[in-house]
Amino acid sequence: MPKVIETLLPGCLVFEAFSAGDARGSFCKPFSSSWGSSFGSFAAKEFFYSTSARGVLRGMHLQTGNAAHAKIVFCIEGEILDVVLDLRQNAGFGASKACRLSASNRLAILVPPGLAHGFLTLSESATVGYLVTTPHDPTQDTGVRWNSFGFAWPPVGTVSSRDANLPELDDFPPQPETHIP
Ligand SMILES: Cc1cn([C@H]2C[C@H](O)[C@@H](COP(=O)(O)OP(=O)(O)O[C@H]3O[C@H](C)C(=O)[C@H](O)[C@H]3O)O2)c(=O)[nH]c1=O
Repeated sequence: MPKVIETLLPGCLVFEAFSAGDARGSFCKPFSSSWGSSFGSFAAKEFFYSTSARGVLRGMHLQTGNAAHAKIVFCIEGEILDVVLDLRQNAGFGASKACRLSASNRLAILVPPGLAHGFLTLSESATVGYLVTTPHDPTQDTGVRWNSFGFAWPPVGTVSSRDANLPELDDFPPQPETHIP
């Protein structure tokens, strides 16, 4: 069972991935279905990863409707400032929190449905891996513009045109609370 370091927002856990090292190098396991109750019924349906240069910001993204999913996010190489934004229809709507994920700290984050997720690349390059609990649905893949919810980002470099044109927080509909599919 991994050690939970911090709860950033309700249901959003930062935890230590299992890791081991020896003369050959290192080994890291950011998820196991044997971890059970702390992680609900996290049944990964897709794995993907991205590589970004320093200053690249990706996000804030989430899938909605019946494609809403939970994510486990971890940094395979480099370091990122990982940010979550609560879009659930509750008192926490609009709350955002951050944590540093890196290949060296081996922290991972469980992002429940209803939270938008994004990150800023802090190292020369960063490779970020994702496990998600529903397949990608481009018709339900949306998000909130990175500079519309009052988060104090460090200096930002490259943002995609899609991300630069995401809706502002004030224009985003609160999401129903759902369990991890
Ligand atoms: C996410 C995804 C994307 N794509 C396609 C769509 C585009 O043609 C291309 C790049 O997609 P996008 O620009 O959305 O990639 P990122 O900006 O890295 O998005 C991710 O980064 C943020 C921080 C997240 O939290 C999300 O999980 C995820 O949206 O891959 C797929 O084919 N399948 C997928 O699951």
